[in-house]
Amino acid sequence: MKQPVRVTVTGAAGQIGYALLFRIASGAMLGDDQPVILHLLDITPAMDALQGVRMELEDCAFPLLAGVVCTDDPNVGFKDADYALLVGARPRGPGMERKDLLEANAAIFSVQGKAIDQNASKNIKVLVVGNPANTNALIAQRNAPSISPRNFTAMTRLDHNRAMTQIAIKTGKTVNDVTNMTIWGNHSATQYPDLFNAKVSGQTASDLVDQAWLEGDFIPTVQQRGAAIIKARGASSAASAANAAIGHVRSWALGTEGDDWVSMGVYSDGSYGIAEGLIYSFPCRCKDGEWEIVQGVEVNDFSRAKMQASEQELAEERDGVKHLLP
Ligand SMILES: NC(=O)c1ccc[n+]([C@@H]2O[C@H](COP(=O)([O-])OP(=O)(O)OC[C@H]3O[C@@H](n4cnc5c(N)ncnc54)[C@H](O)[C@@H]3O)[C@@H](O)[C@H]2O)c1
Repeated sequence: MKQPVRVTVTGAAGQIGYALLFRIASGAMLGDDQPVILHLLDITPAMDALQGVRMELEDCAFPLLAGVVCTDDPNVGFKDADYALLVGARPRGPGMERKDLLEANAAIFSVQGKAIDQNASKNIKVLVVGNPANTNALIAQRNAPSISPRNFTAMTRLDHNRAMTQIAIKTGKTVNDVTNMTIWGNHSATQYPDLFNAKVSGQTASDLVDQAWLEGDFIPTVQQRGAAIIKARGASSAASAANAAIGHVRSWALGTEGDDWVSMGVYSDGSYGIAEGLIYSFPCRCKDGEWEIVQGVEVNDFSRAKMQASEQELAEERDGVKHLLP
């Protein structure tokens, strides 16, 4: 048996946390030979609820669960952490402007970035799920100067999975037939799901559908899926978000399949003309615990315009919290 690794989950008492922790403890994220010690971080008023989650984790008697730490102190939460899933975030309240939301979250993610910098393993792999995920990841990263910026990522895997299923349904296939899907940009309504490079049973997906469906149906459905779920369920997506977080970290830690790739919000190195330093979703392949941006993916004029619109939004988000960035 391997040595246990420490996995910090913030917002652990929330609804995504409840759908996530049991799967991490079962081995779904890091493999069925990797014991984990879970560090559950939430705010002080959530500590009672968190104890309930701990009791349920204990009651599962997971063979891979080597310990559970519950805390409201980020320094304890990130102590020696090898992985961190930053799920807890401030939701948009009534009358709250986008700018207020960005600032409220900037406060949370700068504290957590500093705590990661001071306490976590220098090789920690961080996934930000809490929204606005890309900019929250940027803030955490900038507050952790002793850790490589490559170790901070944001989640667009849920959008990626949504796009795979939509094209599979449209073409009468299953997700097993879909490869090379890419979500470009921000995890927001400006994200761009790319069918010009995606493949269905080896055929280019955009050749199998008409442009009207691609533009008028597919792209808005993927972009607006989160809102559609809130409307239908009266609560935001939780199980599918947790599933995507498991998939993101699993791909990163254990590798992507063959020639296929996944979508990850990662530190831009200027690939595809995207401003360096933004946390932008690109097609990524992973091997030996490292991701790389897939190069040479074809970008036509239609794609370019959509990729730039999302880049522009991310630059505006970054500029909106500039005064809080070190
Ligand atoms: N990237 C994506 O694809 C995606 C998908 C779905 C949801 N989300 C986002 O994930 C986040 C969590 O969603 P949820 O449904 O679990 O929300 P939730 O409200 O059920 O839970 C959030 C939890 O975070 C905690 N929290 C708040 N501030 C904290 C802090 N400073 N430190 C630690 N914990 C803190 C809260 O106490 C709560 O327990 C939201 O921001 C949501 O928008 C992202």
